[in-house]
Amino acid sequence: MALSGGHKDRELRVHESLDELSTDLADYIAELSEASVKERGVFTIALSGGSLIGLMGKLCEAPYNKTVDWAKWYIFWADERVVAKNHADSNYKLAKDRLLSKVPIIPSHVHSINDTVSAEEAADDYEFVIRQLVKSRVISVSDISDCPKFDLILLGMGPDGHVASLFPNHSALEEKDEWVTFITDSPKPPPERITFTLPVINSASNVAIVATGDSKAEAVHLAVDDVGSDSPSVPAGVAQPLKGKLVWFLDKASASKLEGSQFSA
Ligand SMILES: O=C(O)[C@H](O)[C@@H](O)[C@H](O)[C@H](O)COP(=O)(O)O
Repeated sequence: MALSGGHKDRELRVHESLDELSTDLADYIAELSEASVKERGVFTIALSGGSLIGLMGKLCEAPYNKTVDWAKWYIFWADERVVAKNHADSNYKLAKDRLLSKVPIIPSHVHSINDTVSAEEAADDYEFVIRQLVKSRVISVSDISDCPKFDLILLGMGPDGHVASLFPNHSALEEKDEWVTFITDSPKPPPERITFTLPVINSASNVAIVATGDSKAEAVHLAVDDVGSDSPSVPAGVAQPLKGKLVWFLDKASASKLEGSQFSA
């Protein structure tokens, strides 16, 4: 790792290469899984789409494929496109093809969205599923809100600074009551999506944001550096668990505009 820094509950991990980043990401996820299984007997993890899934690929290889307690994993999506599960745009399909089909996860622990209904109904259905699992204590409850407390929420970040399907200046960012909301006007296609809301993201025990490449450098800077405004200007900047820990996984390119970074252009 080229650089690792941060304060109490936020850590920046800047990597020399994508290979190094993916090894560190696999180590990080495996360690959190082990700790959660030890403490609670399960590991609840929410995925997103994009390059994140490919960067998790080392989990399918030795030693992780044998050492991780896959039967204890419960899988969710922090956001999903409202398309059929076999559609090329489906985040579920991406994760299934690249990750979930390669490790012994229990199929009934994989909680994908209902893709046969409208975005609004899919969001409601997904929140209902999560509520049932909170009731049965598979998912913990936050002690500072009534929100679910996922063991880990993994997020990618777009060049515009969006995380999950929370896009800049979109009203979904303001949603405070629902756990899962929907949008029908995503600026990035496809337009219809469901997404965890900020209160849910910020109630997690751990949140990781994985952002690589030059195109993310400006948004990383706006989200991470104190840019002199009271409110962060990109959604990624407000993803900060209140009692949990945030880790940024970056490469040299995405970290290049960070203030004080040795990688600054
Ligand atoms: O639903 C989506 O459109 C994607 O899941 C999206 O939110 C993705 O996570 C980011 O855009 C980062 O994607 P990359 O890592 O591929 O750039």
